[in-house]
Amino acid sequence: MKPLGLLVMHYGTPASIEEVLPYYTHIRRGRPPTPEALQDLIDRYEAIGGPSPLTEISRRQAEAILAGLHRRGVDAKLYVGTKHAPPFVADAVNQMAEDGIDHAVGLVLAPHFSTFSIAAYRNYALTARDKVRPEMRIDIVERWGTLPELIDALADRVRHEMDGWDPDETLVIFSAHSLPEKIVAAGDPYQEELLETSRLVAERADVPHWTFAFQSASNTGEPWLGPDILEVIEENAPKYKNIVACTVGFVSDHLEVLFDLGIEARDKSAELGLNFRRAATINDDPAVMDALAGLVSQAAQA
Ligand SMILES: CC1=C(CCC(=O)O)c2cc3nc(cc4[nH]c(cc5[nH]c(cc1n2)c(C)c5CCC(=O)O)c(CCC(=O)O)c4C)C(CCC(=O)O)=C3C
Ligand SMILES: [Fe+2]
Repeated sequence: MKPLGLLVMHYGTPASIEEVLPYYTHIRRGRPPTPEALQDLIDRYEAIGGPSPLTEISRRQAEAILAGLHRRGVDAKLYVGTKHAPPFVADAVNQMAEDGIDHAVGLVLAPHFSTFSIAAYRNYALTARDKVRPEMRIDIVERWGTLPELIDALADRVRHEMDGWDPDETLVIFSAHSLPEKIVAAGDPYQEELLETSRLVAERADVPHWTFAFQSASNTGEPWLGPDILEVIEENAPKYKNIVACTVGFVSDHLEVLFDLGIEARDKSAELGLNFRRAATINDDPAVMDALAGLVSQAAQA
């Protein structure tokens, strides 16, 4: 029997500053960015100390999920592929085909379903499969935003940051990557799933004042989902002394977490005289990684 293919997928990040141009061009579906937009992105990577740790953290997460499968007695082999930087999802699928894998489970390192996120990863994986090994079965875990271990881990992190702060003077802002507003009219569940995760974490952590905001919207000329976290901080500044930012949409320390929250949201809060803390990211939290292994193993048996 061939091992189960464990196909772990994530957004991908440039391996070096030189790789930012091909990466950004890939994100823009082959259209190179303007020199100003490119420089702006390079500046953001430099502000977080160079290339993002996303690749390394995703690798650690994937290894931990693989170990969780082994603990469950599942014979599995790990393949990692990304959306926008080599090795791509298609490269990982091609490798599985070359290795003669008959059955794989795909897991995206992002908890909420959207046509722009999970569905896009699924399309990359299945399109590649159809080309190279149509008989290979690939089951995709489509969402995991209400996984109890995820809710507990986020609630612990929020509670930790609230330590010493009066809950009545503190606003917890949950956040996730914005997407073009048109997805809502198309019936995309993304926004509702994000709110559900936020509500569960707030309940679990017993947070009296919380809200949800989007972050990291691109400037593409069309409207993106809001409100933006910086606006939310500004609007709430007169009512609170403290802000805790907790991303529910991102699960590793990468550019959008380290820059958009760790620098931009922090600086905006300071400017308005607010104390600011960022809840730690999930990264390779052992309980969450083990629960993900459980989901993969269930998906394999379904
Ligand atoms: C839904 C979603 C997630 C979460 C789900 C998932 O994780 O899949 C996510 C994650 C991430 N997005 C990331 C980086 C970027 N995303 C961009 C641009 C865009 N993201 C989009 C969507 C998402 N993105 C979209 C619709 C665009 C516009 C494309 C267009 O133009 O049509 C741009 C371009 C410049 C800019 O707009 O800032 C960058 C640099 C990084 C890696 C950071 C690092 O390197 O550490 C991560 C984890
Ligand atoms: Fe993005």
